[in-house]
Amino acid sequence: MLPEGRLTAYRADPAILSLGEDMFAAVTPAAFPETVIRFRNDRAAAEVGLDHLNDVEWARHFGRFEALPDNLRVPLALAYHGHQFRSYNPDIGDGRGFLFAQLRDGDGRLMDLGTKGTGRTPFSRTGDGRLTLKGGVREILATEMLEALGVETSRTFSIIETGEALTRGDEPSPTRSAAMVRLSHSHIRYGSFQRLAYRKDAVTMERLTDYCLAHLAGMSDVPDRYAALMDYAVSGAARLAASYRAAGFVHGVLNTDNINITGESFDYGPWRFAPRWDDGFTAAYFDQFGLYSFGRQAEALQWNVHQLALALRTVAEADSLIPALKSFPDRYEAALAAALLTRLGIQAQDQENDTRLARAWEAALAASEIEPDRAFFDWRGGTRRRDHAAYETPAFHAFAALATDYSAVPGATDHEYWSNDAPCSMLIEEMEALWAPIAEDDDWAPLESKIDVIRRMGEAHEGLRVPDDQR
Ligand SMILES: Nc1ncnc2c1ncn2[C@@H]1O[C@H](COP(=O)(O)OP(=O)(O)OP(=O)(O)O)[C@@H](O)[C@H]1O
Repeated sequence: MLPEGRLTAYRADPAILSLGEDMFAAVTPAAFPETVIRFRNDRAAAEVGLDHLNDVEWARHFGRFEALPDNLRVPLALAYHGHQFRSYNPDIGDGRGFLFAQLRDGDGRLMDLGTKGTGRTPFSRTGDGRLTLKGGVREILATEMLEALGVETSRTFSIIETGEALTRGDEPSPTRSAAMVRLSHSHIRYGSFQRLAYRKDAVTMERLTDYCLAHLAGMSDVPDRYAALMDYAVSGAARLAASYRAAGFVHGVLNTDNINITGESFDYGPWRFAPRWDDGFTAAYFDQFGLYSFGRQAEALQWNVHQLALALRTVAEADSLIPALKSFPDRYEAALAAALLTRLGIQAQDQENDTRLARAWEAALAASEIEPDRAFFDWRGGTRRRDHAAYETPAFHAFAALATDYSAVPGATDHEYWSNDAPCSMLIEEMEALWAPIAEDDDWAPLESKIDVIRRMGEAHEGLRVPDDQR
């Protein structure tokens, strides 16, 4: 029998074409000197019926971009604008990537295969259209970790080394190049709507709204399409902010062009996992004011949904949009309590008590110097399972006292992972230690074994996703 969600054959569905040519530009992929497969995600490929491709076919499609059967005949660079660190930028769009193909997954969801590092496009400005190999490896590690921790994320589908020498300010240069393909539940960004508002294009805005409702939100015949879209976007954004926090993850660049209308996380540039539960912790060296710090990610997402609402005002009355906007804080709080309790393997009860317990947990973490993955690992099931001096604090005792009214999720610690000495984590030093053997000796074995460990952690956390009723 096939594993759940797996497809025997792939189902092409280039639905994007219904949006009309004003939303994208046809582009020619770069012709690379070489295409060496460094990572193929057969688990993700199985979900969309593409795991049968042999390596030659894989490189042809995901390194040379020969079209998949019945799919987009030419790659399309998507057009969008965005607020970057709160300044509006009308000069962006896919500058080093494109939409390569669209297809349905085993659950019938519309999925995109989009690229990064595949050549210049009309939106490249002064950029070279390329991605560094290290940037590609960082995308693998972020997506694998987040998937394992229950965050809805794009999947890194393929990394192919392309044999070019790149110059970058933030990496020792020359540095190696890669073409990445990611599998995601759409590439419709808040900035896609902002661009249409900027151009006062009500007709395409209406069409894009209907596309999102039909293909992404699974809604048809709604009484007020803009209210429905706003509600869908706000629930996704609140869930995203909550799941980042519960994972201890700092995305680093929560600009409106990096927020998917589905709330699925994507675009892993300067991300980091927080080494402490420290709200001031910042990932990007260029985020001098901490706009996207660990403690301000929910605020950033809320600011972004406001920008989406402002864009939708081109076609919608404010009254249609306000109720959803106002619901963000409550939805965030509920999603955060649910995500924290799930990661702790504690059975949720009612929202008021769950929120109190979640706050006690955060207060204990924040008052300590403990590494968050370690603390979640040790307190799985709600009771402390390992000795650690950091847990001898009033705040952890207060949490433990509240947790006695709760029970562990059945099977919370059954997986062999929970008997390990240490949790699987991905702090910056660990990421660098995985990159070093690749850079120095072209040794990919440590990365490959780490991916196995991360996937085993994912099995151990099965069921981590915030339930649908929190959406
Ligand atoms: N080397 C480059 N060449 C051309 N354009 C680039 C390059 N690097 C970034 N850009 C463009 O600058 C903008 C902001 O970049 P950002 O890093 O947020 O996106 P990205 O990582 O390239 O792509 P995505 O958001 O799809 O993950 C995008 O429009 C992107 O296409």
